[in-house]
Amino acid sequence: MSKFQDYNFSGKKALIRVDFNVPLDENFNITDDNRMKAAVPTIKKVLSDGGSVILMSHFGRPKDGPSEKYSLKHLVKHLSELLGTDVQFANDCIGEEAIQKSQALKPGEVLLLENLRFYKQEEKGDEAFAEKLSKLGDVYVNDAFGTAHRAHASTAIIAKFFPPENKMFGLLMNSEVASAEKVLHSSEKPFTAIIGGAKVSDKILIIENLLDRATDIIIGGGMAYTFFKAMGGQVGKSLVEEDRVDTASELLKKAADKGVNIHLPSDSIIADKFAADAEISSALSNTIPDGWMGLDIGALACDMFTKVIHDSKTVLWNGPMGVFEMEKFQHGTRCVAQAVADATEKGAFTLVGGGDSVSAVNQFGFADKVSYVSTGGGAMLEYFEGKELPGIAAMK
Ligand SMILES: Nc1ncnc2c1ncn2[C@@H]1O[C@H](COP(=O)(O)OP(=O)(O)O)[C@@H](O)[C@H]1O
Ligand SMILES: O=C(OP(=O)(O)O)[C@H](O)COP(=O)(O)O
Repeated sequence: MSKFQDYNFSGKKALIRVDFNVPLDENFNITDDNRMKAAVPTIKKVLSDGGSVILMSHFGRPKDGPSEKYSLKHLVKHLSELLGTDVQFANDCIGEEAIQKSQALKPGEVLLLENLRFYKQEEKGDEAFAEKLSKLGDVYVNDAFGTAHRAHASTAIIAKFFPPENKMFGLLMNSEVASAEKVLHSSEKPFTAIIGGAKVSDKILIIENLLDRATDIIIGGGMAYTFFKAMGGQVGKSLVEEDRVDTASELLKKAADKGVNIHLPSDSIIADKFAADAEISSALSNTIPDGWMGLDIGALACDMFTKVIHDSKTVLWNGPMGVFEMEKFQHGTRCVAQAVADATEKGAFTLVGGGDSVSAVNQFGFADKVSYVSTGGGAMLEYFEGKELPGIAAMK
């Protein structure tokens, strides 16, 4: 495998796998372009070397072949603006048009191929499909960190059709992996992992893996109530995964055995229903009255979590502290975002990775106040679970 920074792309056609799976509104306007922006440095390096760029990506989860809704053509205009150059578009990712347009590309030109998932062969990891894609470029660059946990044709299979010197990771993939590695394997202590979100079942593996690395683990969000239940608390009608109560007990015991401090939210903002207009109050998280549910961490928890985060040298944050989509239950997630930003200012390395916590830091304006915001949701989660991602393994 070559090193992207050292490779001279002059006269080469770089086939770059990006993750342009960005959200669109009903008028096909992009509502969050972070993943597109994150791919720009890689594309620009190829162009400035005097190479040309062929971009391939999936977009959404189309079920039945081509459709307007899932067409990547909606991204062309914005991509041209981000790159400051025209972007050509091929209405297919393989076949005559894709071949002709990629062959006709001149140095400095960019071509975006249509959605890879219009072919079911993409998700099946079909070899013949991967081989057809590989013919479009001289060099394969994988910069799609957000899709690195998928063993698909364009992420994991295609690499075998390029010799080692003509395949490499792009700049985004490299910085995602470097940030995750820094947290997992060379974190300065104290290392605090903040884990939130809805379900314990989604986060068991990440907590298990972090028990060997973190000094402190903060558990917030809906998943906290399964832990309170495991400790004999009364949690009203808060979200509880009954079949994970024993797992939560085991995790608490393992943490104690390993000397990892687990911090649960001592108090909660409680609501009479799961709704933006719910009646709200506050309560200790282990004595929530019947008929009420915890939808955010409370003020005491916010203070306590802030102290732990302020004392940390490394922070990993995955998952919101409450139902931050509703204004009444945003405070806890904002509070943690502020504390992570403060820690960053004091010199800690802070990484926000995974789905909704990334949306939250973007929404609350903290994205440039933390050390690194990952473009990967599921991919980052699996990385922190300790799994080898197929898109990364395939290059080795
Ligand atoms: N106390 C809670 N009760 C119910 N749902 C919650 C609670 N706290 C957070 N959530 C929800 O968890 C969801 C995010 O969970 P999850 O998908 O596990 O996180 P992530 O995508 O960051 O990994 C959000 O939609 C949020 O509203
Ligand atoms: O948006 C993505 O995943 P994410 O929502 O877990 O970050 C990636 O583009 C992967 O998409 P997929 O989950 O449809 O394979």
